[in-house]
Amino acid sequence: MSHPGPEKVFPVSWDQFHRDARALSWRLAGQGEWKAIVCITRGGLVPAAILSRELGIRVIETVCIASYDYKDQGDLAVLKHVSEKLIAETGGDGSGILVVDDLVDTGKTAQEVRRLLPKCHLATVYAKPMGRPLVDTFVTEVSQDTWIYFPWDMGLTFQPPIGKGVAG
Ligand SMILES: O=P(O)(O)OC[C@H]1O[C@H](OP(=O)(O)OP(=O)(O)O)[C@H](O)[C@@H]1O
Ligand SMILES: Nc1nc2[nH]cnc2c(=O)[nH]1
Ligand SMILES: [Mg+2]
Repeated sequence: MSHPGPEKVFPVSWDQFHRDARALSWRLAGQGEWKAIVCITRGGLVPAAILSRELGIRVIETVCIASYDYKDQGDLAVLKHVSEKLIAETGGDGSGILVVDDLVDTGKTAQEVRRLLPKCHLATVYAKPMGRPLVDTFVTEVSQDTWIYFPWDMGLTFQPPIGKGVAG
């Protein structure tokens, strides 16, 4: 499904992402004792690295889920599950597991994770209103018609001088 326009954009720099992921760590610190982080690839990989460092959690697992091709949402595919060993070691229902993603949008990915790990703690850096109720902890809410550009999806490009674009 293409996101309907007019669309706002929210570009995030590496600095800002690092600050926001640290802010997420502050919110999570003291909320629980997690035995492992499960990151939802690929977007959850970078925040998981930052949370791992800040919270001292050294066991990192992945659940590999894909649903978007650039901005088009397709069928959700679980490409790799969380290891059965980790699930068994943490009570079988996800309790004791901190699941991390970069953002929640429609909530479809989060719903699938809740189905797999019903009692996990789900944390994202950014949240849009549709997915927000499915997340336990997040940092910044953006409107549903905003597209977030992450630093790993962007590069430095030349900007024409502002005056050149003004009529005259
Ligand atoms: O709430 P939803 O509507 O499900 O959207 C959120 C998901 O979409 C993006 O992943 P994507 O499927 O693009 O894969 P990627 O992480 O590999 O880029 C993002 O990283 C979240 O995991
Ligand atoms: N980069 C990016 N991926 C997404 N997947 C679902 N919503 C978004 C978004 O706003 N930005
Ligand atoms: Mg993702």
